[in-house]
Parts: sequence; C-alpha cells; structure tokens
Amino acid sequence: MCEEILRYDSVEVSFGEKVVVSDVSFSLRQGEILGLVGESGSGKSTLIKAAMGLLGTNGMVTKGDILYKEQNILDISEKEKRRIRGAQIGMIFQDAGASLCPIRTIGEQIYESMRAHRKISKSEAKNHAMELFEKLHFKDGKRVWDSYPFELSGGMNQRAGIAIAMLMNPPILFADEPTSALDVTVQRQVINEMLHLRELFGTSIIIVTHDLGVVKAMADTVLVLKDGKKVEYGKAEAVLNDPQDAYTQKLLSAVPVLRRSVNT
Ligand SMILES: Nc1ncnc2c1ncn2[C@@H]1O[C@H](COP(=O)(O)OP(=O)(O)OP(=O)(O)O)[C@@H](O)[C@H]1O
Repeated sequence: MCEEILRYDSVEVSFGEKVVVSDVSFSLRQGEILGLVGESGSGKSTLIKAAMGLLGTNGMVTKGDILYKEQNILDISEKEKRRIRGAQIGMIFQDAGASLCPIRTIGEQIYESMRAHRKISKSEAKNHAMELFEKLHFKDGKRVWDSYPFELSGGMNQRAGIAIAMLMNPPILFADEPTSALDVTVQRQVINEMLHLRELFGTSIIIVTHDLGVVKAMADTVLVLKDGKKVEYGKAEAVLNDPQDAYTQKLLSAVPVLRRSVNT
C-alpha cells in the first residue's frame, strides 16, 4: 500500500458563525485519485481551500486537523503555507484560462510562477516547460509558450493551466471542476492528461466535480458531500456501483457515459 500523504481529521469549516463543513475525515495516499462530489454548495471547494489556507478573511477551520506528510498544516506560518502552495500542493481551477493574465504570454507566466519558488533562468524554465509539454503530448509547445491566452482555445488554456500547476512537480494536485467549462472532446483529453500525470509522477489528485462521469473515469476513491457532511466514502467501484446512501443514488442517476481511458 502506498504511503499516506494527506489526512483530514474531523474537519469543520466556518464562515463567520456559519458552519459549512462539519466532521469530515478522509485520507489520500501517494498516487491516489480521490473524487470529491456533491451538489452545488455542499462544501467541496471549501474543503480543499481549507488545506490551501485560501478561505478568505471570514473563513476558518474551526475544528479538526489537516495533515500534510504528518505535519498539521493548520498550525504553520503564512510563509510556510506559501511555500506549500504551488510547490507541494498544486491547484487547477474550473477556468484556468480566466485565471491566466490576459496581457502576458503563457511563457512569461510560467517563468514567473517557477521563479516564485526557486532561482531559475528564463531559458531553464522554458526547457523545463517544453519537456513537460512534450510528456503531455502538446502538439506545438513552442507556440503555447509564446502565446497570449486569447490566442489559444479554452481547452488549450486549461491544458496549459494544468501544465503550469505541474511544473513544480507537486506531490498533490487539487483540481476544482477542471473540466466543467470544456466540451466533451477536450474534457476527455484533460482527464487523460491528469491520469497520465499520475502515471508519470505518482501525483495524488483530489478532483472536485459534480460530474460523476468524470469520477467514474478517474477516481480510485470517492467522497460524497451533502450540506457539508460526508454521506459516503469508499472505493470508487463500491460507491459508484453499489451506493448505500439515497443521496448518492440520486446523484448517480444522471451520469453521462465516460469510460476510463488513458489514450490521448
Ligand atoms: N467566502 C464565503 N463566505 C461565506 N460563505 C461562503 C464563502 N464561500 C463559500 N461559502 C458557503 O459555503 C458553502 C459551501 O460552498 P462551496 O463553494 O464550498 O460549495 P461547492 O460544493 O464547492 O459548490 P459549487 O459546486 O457550486 O462550487 C455554501 O453555502 C457557500 O455559500
């Protein structure tokens, strides 16, 4: 069995007085893909933002622990948190294209995000990016490097966003609805790319989605959230094929067909 890399222990998150996530526990092993599902507002994003220290001014973890490699990351300084974000825990969002700066090329943005964590020259950053682009089967990596986000398709921007998140080779990747803004073909491509990253680097991934088709295609384990509480948690096969909870059964009734595949 692979080593445990992340553990949530009875985590409660509140915004002001309002508790939005309560008593959630789970663990993530090296190379594991965990699907975090539930309807809108169930607390999926809040749960992952809690580990990143990105709950904003009125949000905080009010109970429990979040352990990264056995260290409680709720106790560490803001400086240490910044060191973990990006380099240890990478993140990709629903619309990576929108979070890219529109007036700077992808290459400039890659260089800047790498330089924030280590001393590196622009040509070293470029070489590193080209290697990863190649591993991810980008057809024309040099063009992506030189392009502004508006010069690339939405799908290509999203793939570039994943590559940027992976350039520091973080052991954990949080992917928050990474495919929901994409059409089916690119969605498939992005799913395959994340599976490929896990194969190449042993990356552990938490994928937040309301789409159980994506979970079916990717996840080893599934955690179902409802109103901030865990309603079901276990091996993907068991949760998806034999859901015990009525809420999971309801979610499962609207699954589009998307089979597991590693071909690009
Ligand atoms: N900054 C905030 N201040 C106050 N309440 C918040 C804040 N962020 C989230 N919430 C509340 O926390 C709850 C969980 O929200 P969250 O965004 O985590 O849900 P989600 O499952 O990720 O939803 P979606 O699928 O729509 O992204 C919601 O009731 C939401 O209104």
